[in-house]
Amino acid sequence: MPELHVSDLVVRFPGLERPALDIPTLQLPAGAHVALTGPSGSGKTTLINILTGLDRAPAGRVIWGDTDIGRLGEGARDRWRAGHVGLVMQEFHLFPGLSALENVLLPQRLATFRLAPGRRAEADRLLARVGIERPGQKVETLSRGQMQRVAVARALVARPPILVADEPTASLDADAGAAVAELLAALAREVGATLIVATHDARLIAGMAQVLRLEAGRLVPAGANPAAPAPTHAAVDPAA
Ligand SMILES: Nc1ncnc2c1ncn2[C@@H]1O[C@H](COP(=O)(O)OP(=O)(O)OP(=O)(O)O)[C@@H](O)[C@H]1O
Repeated sequence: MPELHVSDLVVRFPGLERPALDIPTLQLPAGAHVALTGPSGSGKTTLINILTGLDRAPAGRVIWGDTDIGRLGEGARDRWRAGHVGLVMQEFHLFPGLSALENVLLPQRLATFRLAPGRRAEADRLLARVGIERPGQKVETLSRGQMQRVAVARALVARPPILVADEPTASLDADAGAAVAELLAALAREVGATLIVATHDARLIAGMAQVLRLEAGRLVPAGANPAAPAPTHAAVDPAA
């Protein structure tokens, strides 16, 4: 399981006077459970995109384990992400016309053209674990809460060491959101994955051992989360 070391990360966008992100240092141990919070426009999605290698850091270093993902070319970064990161986004990005099971397996099929041994059984197991009782059901007929639970199963089927979610409960009602929040934390714990969740959802924040708060692109101390159910070994050094 990789730990994260970020240093001297600065991201600027044209037309913005101040950097969208300015993070001198950030370290997370492997297996940390972290909520990333902050007002709208504070840089949460920008940071998520860089930590997952969806975007390249223009300045500074982002090192997961032994891999400095900023040094990888786009293709290598895509391959690193496919092997290391499970992503859950606000919109579920499921393919209509395909079943829940087919959706969970689709990224694997697209990446490798055939399924690794055991993937199908793992997909079945995960769908049962997230409470999808009919894996053959077409996704467009599922409730929104069920759709997001399928997306959680899809993010985990390759057993990634890093699980990242961007506002995963924002388009769900309170009960469905609570179910998804609980599943993310429980499943990340079960596989020992590092979990980073960008969210405004107080219930989701309460389930995380650590809270990182961004304000205008800078990390401000938020520290350990007294509302978290079980402490983990997460440690955060925003050095703000
Ligand atoms: N591609 C871009 N070009 C120009 N400015 C951008 C770009 N992407 C983000 N920004 C700006 O960078 C800042 C941070 O945006 P970001 O989306 O990371 O915030 P956020 O904290 O995720 O917000 P929200 O909670 O509303 O989703 C904002 O001022 C945004 O307008």
